[in-house]
Amino acid sequence: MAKMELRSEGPIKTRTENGILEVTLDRPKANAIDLATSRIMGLVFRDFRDDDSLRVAILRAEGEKFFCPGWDLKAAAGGDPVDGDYGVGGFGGIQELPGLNKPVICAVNGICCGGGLEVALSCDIILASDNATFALPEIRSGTVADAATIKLPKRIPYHVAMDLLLTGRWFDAEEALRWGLLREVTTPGDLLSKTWELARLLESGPPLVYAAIKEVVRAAEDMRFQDTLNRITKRQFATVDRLYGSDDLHEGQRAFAEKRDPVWRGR
Ligand SMILES: CC(C)(COP(=O)([O-])OP(=O)(O)OC[C@H]1O[C@@H](n2cnc3c(N)ncnc32)[C@H](O)[C@@H]1OP(=O)(O)O)[C@@H](O)C(=O)NCCC(=O)NCCSC(=O)/C=C/C[N+](C)(C)C
Repeated sequence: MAKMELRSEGPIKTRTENGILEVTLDRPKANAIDLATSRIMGLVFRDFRDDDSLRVAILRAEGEKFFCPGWDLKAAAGGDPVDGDYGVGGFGGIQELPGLNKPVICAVNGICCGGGLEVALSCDIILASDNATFALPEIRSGTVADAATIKLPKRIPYHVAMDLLLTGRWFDAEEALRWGLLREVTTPGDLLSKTWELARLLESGPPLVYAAIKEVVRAAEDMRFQDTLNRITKRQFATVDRLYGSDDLHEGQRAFAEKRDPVWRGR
């Protein structure tokens, strides 16, 4: 799809620089996500997915104290049902968005808990400032940290994941880094510049290869190794087929032979 008008709506602000989209969650007091916010986030990430001019997204939040404490418990207490309509991307607009084959970076400042941590875990790379704190306190609000319950035991040691899920205890950025959840811990002042630095690096990378990586990684979660490999070599993933039939494939090889940097066109 060609370049489209990006929405900045209600608590969701967006800005772009070249192929990078920055999405800011700005919903005082704590950036909690209610159904309406989740639906807007879904439309923003859907537009990002479908806009050929955009290659990388950043998800961040406004304010020093909270990245996001997850589900808006006041809205829930007021009647938002737990199984309500979270929109096209599921909770936070990104957790279940189909076909999101572009890199998304999350920049976490302050408190990141419950569904807020689940949204961060839906991104591909996470940076956090040294004032970030994390928890899955859903046990106290009588809900299941649904996506984290599926993802965490696959990403960090089982016994650590179970400790976090069953106790809801808080952990800091250094511990999150130790478990491999974070790429980097920065000062609060450096978080955004470091995140943009990474986004610019990814923006200069090969978008068709990134798309293939993301589709294959997602599919491989439910597939056997040999079946996944066969599907890659037989070009049975749409993204791999597109990559192998693209000029970018030859551009990478030409650039190597000519001792220059490749110029990726995404076609
Ligand atoms: C310990 C927390 C995180 C921080 O405590 P504090 O004392 O430093 O700050 P305070 O509680 O005064 O918070 C400032 C204001 O922000 C409001 N707030 C905080 N969290 C939420 C929230 N989740 N929803 C709505 N509003 C929130 C808080 O009420 C204060 O406003 P007022 O000044 O009172 O007007 C502490 O805030 C805390 O424990 N928060 C709840 C964290 C939590 O339990 N998160 C998990 C929610 S369940 C979830 O995310 C499930 C997701 C799955 N699914 C999508 C399927 C439902």
